[in-house]
Amino acid sequence: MNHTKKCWAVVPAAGVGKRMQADRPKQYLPLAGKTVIEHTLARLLQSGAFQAVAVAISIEDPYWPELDISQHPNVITAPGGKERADSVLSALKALEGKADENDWVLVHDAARPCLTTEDIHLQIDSLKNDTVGGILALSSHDTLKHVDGNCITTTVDRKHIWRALTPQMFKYGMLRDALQQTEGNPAITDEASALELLGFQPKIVEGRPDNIKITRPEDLALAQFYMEQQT
Ligand SMILES: Nc1ccn([C@@H]2O[C@H](COP(=O)(O)OP(=O)(O)OP(=O)(O)O)[C@@H](O)[C@H]2O)c(=O)n1
Ligand SMILES: C[C@](O)(CO)[C@H](O)COP(=O)(O)O
Repeated sequence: MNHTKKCWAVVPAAGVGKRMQADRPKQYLPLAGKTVIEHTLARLLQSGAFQAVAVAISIEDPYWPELDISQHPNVITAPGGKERADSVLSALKALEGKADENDWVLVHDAARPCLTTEDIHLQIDSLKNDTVGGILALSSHDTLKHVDGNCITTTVDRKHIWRALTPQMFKYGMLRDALQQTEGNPAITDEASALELLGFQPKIVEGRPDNIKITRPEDLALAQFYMEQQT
């Protein structure tokens, strides 16, 4: 029996980036001399932490085959799905026969290009002996309000509210089964929510605040700034 758990990366990269209002999906926008996705994949591959990276790409994506990294020997391409969770499940299925049930999988958004090797190894070292796994997350430095419409209903205790980042690190078999059992549930916007729905309590590991998700137009300049600060 293989007692040494390996680590695999899964990158959902099949979104259209509606909120970015760009002429192409945001993972293909230019950033610091490369595309967003090339930065993200380079960060994962250069960390040395992963056996391979399975990337979910939309079947209608004309950009991916143009990138040299699409031919990288440690990059496996899988067809994207309707929702992010479907894309992640598709990429997990592409690792069938390669990943063992208890290997770790770190799921990381293509739209988060500022991830550091430091945070990858912090997460793996923090969770490698855990029974469930967990996510990188950020605490809030602001007062938090619960709002209904545009009215405040209450002030929320900020120590109980954290912002989920990626990577999200779970065991291959457990994550695959959780996503299969919750398939089609619109509440599943990250991997942890699928595990939570099945009664598990994923851990959090405080990550770096520069691990932003490029979501709206103004995020691209912020990502560029953070990348310049990281070099
Ligand atoms: N069906 C989908 C939807 C999203 N994603 C990926 O999931 C990550 C995080 O999702 P999000 O920021 O919501 O990306 P989009 O869905 O592209 O953005 P939008 O909601 O603005 O369209 C992105 O890397 C995106 O490419 C995916 O692989 N498959
Ligand atoms: C998974 C995620 O990055 C955690 O914050 C996020 O939920 C994905 O982006 P979306 O806007 O929710 O699709």
